[in-house]
Amino acid sequence: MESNITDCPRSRSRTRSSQRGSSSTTPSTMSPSSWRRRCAGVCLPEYQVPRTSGFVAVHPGGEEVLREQAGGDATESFEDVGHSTDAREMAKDMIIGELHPAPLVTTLYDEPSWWSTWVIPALAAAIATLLYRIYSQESE
Ligand code: HEM
Repeated sequence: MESNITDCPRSRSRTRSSQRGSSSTTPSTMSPSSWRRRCAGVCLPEYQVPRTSGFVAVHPGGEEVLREQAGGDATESFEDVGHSTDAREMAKDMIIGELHPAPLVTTLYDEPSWWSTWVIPALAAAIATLLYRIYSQESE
C-alpha cells in the first residue's frame, strides 16, 4: 500500500523554511521512502505514527522488532504480539501524526454503450429523414 505520511517532526523545519514569514503549521507530506530515511517510527492501528525514538531502547519486546518496523505499517505485528492495554495507552502518548493511505486511483474505461453507438444515431437519422420528407411534400 503506497501511503503518505504527514507531520513528520524532522520534516517540519524544512516546511517552515520554505514558508518563510508564514505562521502556518500545515504539516508537510512526505513519501514513505523519504520518511523512512528521516524518521524512526512505527505505525499503529488507524494509521497512527507514534514517536518511538528514545522508547526503542527500553521497549520490553526489544529494540530490533521496532527498528524492523520503522517507517512501515506495524499494525499487524503490533496486534499479533497481543500488546496489553497499558502498551496501547503508552503508544497513544507517542503519536506524532497520521499515516494516510494513498488515495485510490481508479481507471474507468468508458466503453461506448450499444445505445449511444447505434440506436440514438439511427433514431436521429430516421427523424431527420421524416422531417425532410414532410417538409419537401409541403413545399410541392
Ligand atoms: C509504539 C509502539 C509500541 C509500544 C508502546 C509497545 C509497548 C510494549 C510493552 C509495554 C510491552 C510489554 C508487554 C505488554 O504490556 O504488552 C511490549 C512487549 C512486546 N512488544 Fe511492543 N510495543 C510497541 C510496538 C511493538 C511492535 C511494532 C512490535 C512488533 C514488531 C512489538 C513487539 C513486542 C514484543 C515481541 C513484546 C514482548 C511480548 C512478550 O514478551 O510477551 N512491539 N511492547
